[in-house]
Amino acid sequence: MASRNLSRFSSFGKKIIGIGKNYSEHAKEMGSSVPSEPVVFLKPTTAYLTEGNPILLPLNNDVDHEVELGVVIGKPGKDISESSAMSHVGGYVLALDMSNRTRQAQSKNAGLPWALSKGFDTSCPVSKFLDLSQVPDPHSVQLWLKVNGVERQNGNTADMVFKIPTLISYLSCHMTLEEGDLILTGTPKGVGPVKHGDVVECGLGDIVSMTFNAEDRK
Ligand SMILES: O=C(O)/C=C/C(=O)CC(=O)C(=O)O
Ligand SMILES: [Mg+2]
Repeated sequence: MASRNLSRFSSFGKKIIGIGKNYSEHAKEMGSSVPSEPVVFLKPTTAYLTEGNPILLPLNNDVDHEVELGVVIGKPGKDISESSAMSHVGGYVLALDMSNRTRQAQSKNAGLPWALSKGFDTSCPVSKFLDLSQVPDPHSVQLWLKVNGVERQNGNTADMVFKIPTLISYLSCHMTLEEGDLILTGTPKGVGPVKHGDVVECGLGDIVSMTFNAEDRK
């Protein structure tokens, strides 16, 4: 399973909490409005994938890339205030929120949860763990992504609708945040399809980059 590859990390690997529509230009390209409170979904730990392993595309083969800043919780908490929220951050990762669009559109139209479109195996490729000193200002880093060498996404975390303290405070009012939890903070505009044989390369400024091959699952 994908999650087995995480054994070399001790810093994260617990629940994955996704935030949707957190960049207004991305909400617009999806035909959605900008939410008035964070849109939240979950991915199982079997979604984690580390470099050297392929993204396995689900059978309907309609998967989009979404490059995102991942926030790793370092100190557990519940009902965390915005003013103390950043003290709960233990580090960061670069992450991909691979999304099965046909299934997601079906769920959206039917008012149903996004679990299957967001939570398939290998749907959360992650970089190595970045400690706090490597990302001194998480609200001012460039997120970029190329497919087969062609740029698809290039945005800045300054454009998040809900900033990290707001996300941590909001989430912790609904679910206890545990050490090792990962919050995917949303994607900038430019999402698009990934097909069998594609090479996906993405980065967080020049702090870290990662590359994954995509393959149809058997
Ligand atoms: O349909 C939409 O408006 C948004 C779809 C998403 O997949 C949301 C995200 O995961 C994101 O914005 O990062
Ligand atoms: Mg996303």
